[in-house]
Amino acid sequence: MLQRLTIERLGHKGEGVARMEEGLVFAAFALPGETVLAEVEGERARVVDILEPSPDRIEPFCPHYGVCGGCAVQTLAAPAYAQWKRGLAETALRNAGLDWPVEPLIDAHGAGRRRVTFHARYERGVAHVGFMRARSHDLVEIDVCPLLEPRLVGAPAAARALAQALALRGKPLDIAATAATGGLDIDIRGAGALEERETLALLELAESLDLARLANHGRLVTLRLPPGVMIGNIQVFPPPGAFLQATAEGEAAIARLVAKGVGDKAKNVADLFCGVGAFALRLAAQARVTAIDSDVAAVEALDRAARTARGLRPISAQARDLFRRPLDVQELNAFDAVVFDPPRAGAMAQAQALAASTVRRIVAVSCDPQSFARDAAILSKGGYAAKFITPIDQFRHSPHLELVALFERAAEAAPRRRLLSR
Ligand SMILES: C[S@@+](CC[C@H](N)C(=O)[O-])C[C@H]1O[C@@H](n2cnc3c(N)ncnc32)[C@H](O)[C@@H]1O
Repeated sequence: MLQRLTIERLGHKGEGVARMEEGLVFAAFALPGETVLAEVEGERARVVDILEPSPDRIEPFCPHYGVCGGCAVQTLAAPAYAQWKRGLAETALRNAGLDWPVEPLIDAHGAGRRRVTFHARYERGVAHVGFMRARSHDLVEIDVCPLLEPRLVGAPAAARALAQALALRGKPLDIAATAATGGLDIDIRGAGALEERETLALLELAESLDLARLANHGRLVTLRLPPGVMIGNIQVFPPPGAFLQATAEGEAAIARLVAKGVGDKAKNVADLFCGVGAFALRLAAQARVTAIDSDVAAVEALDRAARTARGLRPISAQARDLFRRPLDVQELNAFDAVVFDPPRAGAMAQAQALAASTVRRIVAVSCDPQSFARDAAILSKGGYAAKFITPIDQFRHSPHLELVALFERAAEAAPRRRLLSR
């Protein structure tokens, strides 16, 4: 059904939201203030024509924009875009009953994304590699993605060649590529156990593509050059597929805010959900750090880096499942400051223990405003208040947003919390 829609705002997935008698409809790639002609089906609207464009509309820079599901918002001018992204955090907090102010957005795109996951699908034995279309299982074939940092320019072609080598299986694959100091570091997911001839084909390709490392679901296929990643001035060698912040600039910006939150007086700090040590290795310049993550190989990589780096205070790197076994209040109270950076789901059990603790400074890092707001509400109920909440944009043009926040017990915090009713 063709409808004329007036777009009221951008939703939390970056789609234009319009109101019809039947309820809200979501129009991908439409901007606030625009009048569009759209084909409406249920709550989805496909824009057919833009009748009145927004004054904030700009030209997209990517040939795949509008088809590829990777970028939801590429045609909105920078100030309005920054306002929308910051608003994602404000809305999530408000929905959780918290009216805390949110700092201006920090742009941390830097040189671009340093890791990317391609999807591979097969059609009559030919591998197609790219990203998924928005809200669809269809693949959009990709040769270039302008959001990737220059070291990943060869990654789509490399992923395609590797997928083609596994074409006989015809199974959909995910191919994760990271820009490492030794070259491309690639982990193939979804292939299952490899046959000998497939391993041989992959080994040949690793040579011809000059890969640093190739792994199959975390298992080494070949290591040609050490795939290092710099954390500050310390080189770490993460295991295949380990978590890394999306951009080097994003990691540095988050780490700067973490250091600000921890403060320069803390001498004993916990870094929970530490990964390979993006914060622990920096914080250890001033404090003893207990770093915990459930990824055993990541913890081992952090431990190795900590042992070889010079001038650091001791880092105790420990493997522990913090969902099943969060640090209890007694364990938490041993620290001057606690940093926690959970996966998207948040860290409800750990936040509950923190809320009951006497830790002076709690620094929350999050990649999901909703779970952040839920964990923040738990801390708030325990008597903590936010001293700052800063949004960081390392997934430019997508609805993904990072947040760093400092919490202190309300009596110690600056009186910045306003009541919703005011
Ligand atoms: C968002 S990443 C943060 C990593 C690190 N702070 C960084 O900035 O690179 C979340 C981390 O949580 C870890 N993780 C996931 N589930 C976990 C669990 N149940 N217990 C402990 N760590 C977990 C992952 O291995 C990952 O390293």
